[in-house]
Amino acid sequence: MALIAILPGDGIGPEVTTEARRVLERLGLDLSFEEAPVGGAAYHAAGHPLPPATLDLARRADAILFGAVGDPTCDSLDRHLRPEQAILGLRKALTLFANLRPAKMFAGMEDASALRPEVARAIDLVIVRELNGDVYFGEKGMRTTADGLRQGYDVMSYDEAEVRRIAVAGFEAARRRRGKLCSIDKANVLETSQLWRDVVIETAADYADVTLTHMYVDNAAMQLVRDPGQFDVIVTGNLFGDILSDQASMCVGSIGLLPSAALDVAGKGLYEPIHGSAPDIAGQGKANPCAAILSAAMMLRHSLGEPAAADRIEAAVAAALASGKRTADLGGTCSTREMGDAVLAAL
Ligand SMILES: NC(=O)c1ccc[n+]([C@@H]2O[C@H](COP(=O)([O-])OP(=O)(O)OC[C@H]3O[C@@H](n4cnc5c(N)ncnc54)[C@H](O)[C@@H]3O)[C@@H](O)[C@H]2O)c1
Ligand SMILES: CC(C)[C@H](C(=O)O)[C@@H](O)C(=O)O
Ligand SMILES: [Mg+2]
Repeated sequence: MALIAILPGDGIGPEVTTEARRVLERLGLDLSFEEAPVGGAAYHAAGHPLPPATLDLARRADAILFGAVGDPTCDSLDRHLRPEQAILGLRKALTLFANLRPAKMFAGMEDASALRPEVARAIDLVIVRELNGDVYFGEKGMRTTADGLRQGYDVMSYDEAEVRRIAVAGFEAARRRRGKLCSIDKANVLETSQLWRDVVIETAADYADVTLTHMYVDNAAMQLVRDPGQFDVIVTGNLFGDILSDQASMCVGSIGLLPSAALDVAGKGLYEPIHGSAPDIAGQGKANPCAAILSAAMMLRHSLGEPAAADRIEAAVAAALASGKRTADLGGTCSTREMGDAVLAAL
């Protein structure tokens, strides 16, 4: 029996993971679930956003279903106690370096996109975001300059091994899809990005069947809106991938639609919607649970060896949306529970 760690977290995290769990339970697979607090919820309960018992559960589990962390009441805590440190800590502690963030247009949803329907219709891409390095994990702090000014700093760096393993993840993903990989960097300005580009080009020698291109991140932000259909697989660093994936979500209609997988070399994974705890709508039953439900599907595919069950969930989400069921972010009137019910009904 596979053990699934459920880490609901804060804000809408518990609301959307509840729906994802209901879908998983309905499949009749041999799964067991164990839940633990994380983020602000864990800070308030246990004094730390990632308590040892939660980390231990994450290590023991075969896969992790994560909601979201973030709590405005914690924003002035020391950084190491803030809710966001829980997700960063899990990614680092479990070496979940490869973050797959697929964005695909669901049939009939073009009207929800921020783009023109004929532009939006072509979107079928996956962002492979590096998750263990970059400016996120470099030396950081506050200091005072010689002139007495307060100065904040965060060091950006990648070593070649870190770039190579995410490049491999990108090439492998492209090989399984349409064979196109676009590496996104800022090599015209950043040394970190120059190394990134050099190592991606070196790695390409093992992937003659994949067409590799490079793009600067500012152009990529523009191209993602101008002609997103040009992208198959994007591979990029931690910060650029964070930003571009939120942007890609609105191209397909809502941030409430984008799931993700964070994987280690062995395929162990943490699965979560790309969105956050959405304090502005938390507790109102308004959140779109589709991203969390689709994250559960990714979990079945990537960590649990159940691709048919994953297909079934994805088809059910597509069918529920096609039938007109939509939460408020997509212009509809469904509650989180009603959207979950619609997916269950379509399974
Ligand atoms: N992986 C994570 O846990 C994660 C990811 C992103 C942000 N955060 C945290 O979440 C908190 C809020 O951050 P934010 O407001 O910048 O980003 P957010 O993603 O929480 O919300 C951005 C906007 O999108 C809306 N939204 C998000 N998810 C939605 C859903 N499922 N259905 C409908 N609408 C949805 C929100 O209502 C909000 O208007 C912060 O503390 C941030 O650090 C956590
Ligand atoms: C909450 C935050 C640390 C996180 C990130 O920046 O990676 C979030 O934005 C995400 O996209 O998962
Ligand atoms: Mg983000």
